[in-house]
Amino acid sequence: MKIAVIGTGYVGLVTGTCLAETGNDVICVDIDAEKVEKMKQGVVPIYEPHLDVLFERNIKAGRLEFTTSLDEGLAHGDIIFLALPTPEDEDGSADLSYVLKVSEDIGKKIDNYKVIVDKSTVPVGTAEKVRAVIAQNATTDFDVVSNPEFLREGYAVDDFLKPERIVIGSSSERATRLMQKLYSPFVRSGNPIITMDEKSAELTKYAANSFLATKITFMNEIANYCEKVGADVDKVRVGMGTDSRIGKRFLFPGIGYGGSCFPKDVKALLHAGTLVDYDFKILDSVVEINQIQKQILIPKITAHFGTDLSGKKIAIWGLSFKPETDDIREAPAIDIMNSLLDLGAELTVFDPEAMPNIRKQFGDKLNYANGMYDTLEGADALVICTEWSIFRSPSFSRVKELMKSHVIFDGRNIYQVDEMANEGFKYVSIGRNQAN
Ligand SMILES: NC(=O)c1ccc[n+]([C@@H]2O[C@H](COP(=O)([O-])OP(=O)(O)OC[C@H]3O[C@@H](n4cnc5c(N)ncnc54)[C@H](O)[C@@H]3O)[C@@H](O)[C@H]2O)c1
Ligand SMILES: O=c1ccn([C@@H]2O[C@H](COP(=O)(O)OP(=O)(O)O[C@H]3O[C@H](CO)[C@@H](O)[C@H](O)[C@H]3O)[C@@H](O)[C@H]2O)c(=O)[nH]1
Repeated sequence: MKIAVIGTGYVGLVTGTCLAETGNDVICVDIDAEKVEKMKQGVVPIYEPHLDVLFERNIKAGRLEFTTSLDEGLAHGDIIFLALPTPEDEDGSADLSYVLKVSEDIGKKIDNYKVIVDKSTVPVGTAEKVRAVIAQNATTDFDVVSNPEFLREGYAVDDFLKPERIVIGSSSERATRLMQKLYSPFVRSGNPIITMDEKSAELTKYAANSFLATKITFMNEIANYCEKVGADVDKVRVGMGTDSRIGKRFLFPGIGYGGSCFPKDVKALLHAGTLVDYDFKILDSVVEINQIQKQILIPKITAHFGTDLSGKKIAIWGLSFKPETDDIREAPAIDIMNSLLDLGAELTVFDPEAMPNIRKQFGDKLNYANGMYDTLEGADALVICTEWSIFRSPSFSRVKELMKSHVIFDGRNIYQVDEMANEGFKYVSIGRNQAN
């Protein structure tokens, strides 16, 4: 099939590349000319495991092309995917201006039947708005489909190629059939394509993200309570998670959820509730608790060093909002580093992929190390913000040799408490230390 993907962020890039991988002819449109130029030369603009191989293969095969011209995209595609940003607006709502502006342009330009597929995360009622905006100018038939994307950064290619489910929201049988055909290669394992109306599809996305954010937040509260009473959250987590009604995943406590989705999507649903006089009390608490959780290591650090950290050298391992991505949007490391800098600490940081993005934001406020051990020279403490695999089994003798004092604050619980005691570290983690 002939596909156009408008917007080449995470979602657009992965959608375009994976649809090309199953034999479709794909053209990706982005207004960022520099990015488009790079992509034309075969450079993947983000770090995402396995994407580079598929990207190169499909460009070489002539199935994946890039342009800055919306006209070119619309002339090519029978199915037009919108993978545009829906960032958080000042009041917490989802900013729909990108989606609606492009929809308006689409209405002015299309001259034969097109299916417009919304892959961006958008509030209930957006498909209706998109349809109305296109219809203002369109001289031809078209359909609008809501097709929310559930991929996780770091696993995006696998999530797209082997999705647990695909949700298609549409009131048009013609468009639904076309979408089922397009996605049929991805569900050969038997995972379902779930069809529904547009509004339910739009809400499914917010409900899924808000539920997962709530699950993590609940566990963070249990972890904080564990510390008060001397219980071990790792044991509680396993004890709970083996109940199949609860499930083992997304029960890992830490320094709060971050990323480009959970924070903004929870707030957008909360805001959408207010528009229909519904108060999502649970989501209000989730937002508040997560903000506190992002700073949860700071009182632990000041309890050890005092509130004046001037002259203290602190090493930071992990800057991205989670492993296997260079994305630093809403990363807890940012909140932690800002607080430590405010308290006067000198920070030396390392992340396997996110250093360039952090450097753009922090400039010369930080020291940038070449490797994880380089952060530790003369350090008074190590703070772990992201659980990259390379941090999981370091040479502790080397760590001790380099550090001035042997103190680790672990925001992701990547080491065992008793092992760290045996290695001779003061080790502070989340929800696993004894009550005083
Ligand atoms: N990042 C994820 O993991 C993820 C997963 C599922 C859903 N989503 C949702 O998908 C949407 C896109 O997210 P993202 O992270 O891919 O976005 P992003 O912010 O990383 O990228 C958006 C891209 O759109 C381009 N763009 C902006 N205006 C444009 C225009 N008028 N024409 C063409 N291109 C334009 C930008 O230059 C940028 O390259 C959001 O609604 C997001 O909530 C994201
Ligand atoms: O047990 C857990 C699991 C995750 N997290 C944190 O939660 C955040 C989000 O993690 P994850 O969901 O793995 O990353 P995303 O790539 O943001 O993916 C989420 O957001 C996407 C965008 O909407 C959706 O498509 C995905 O289904 C949804 O998982 C990160 O900060 C993680 O550190 C925890 O603290 N504990």
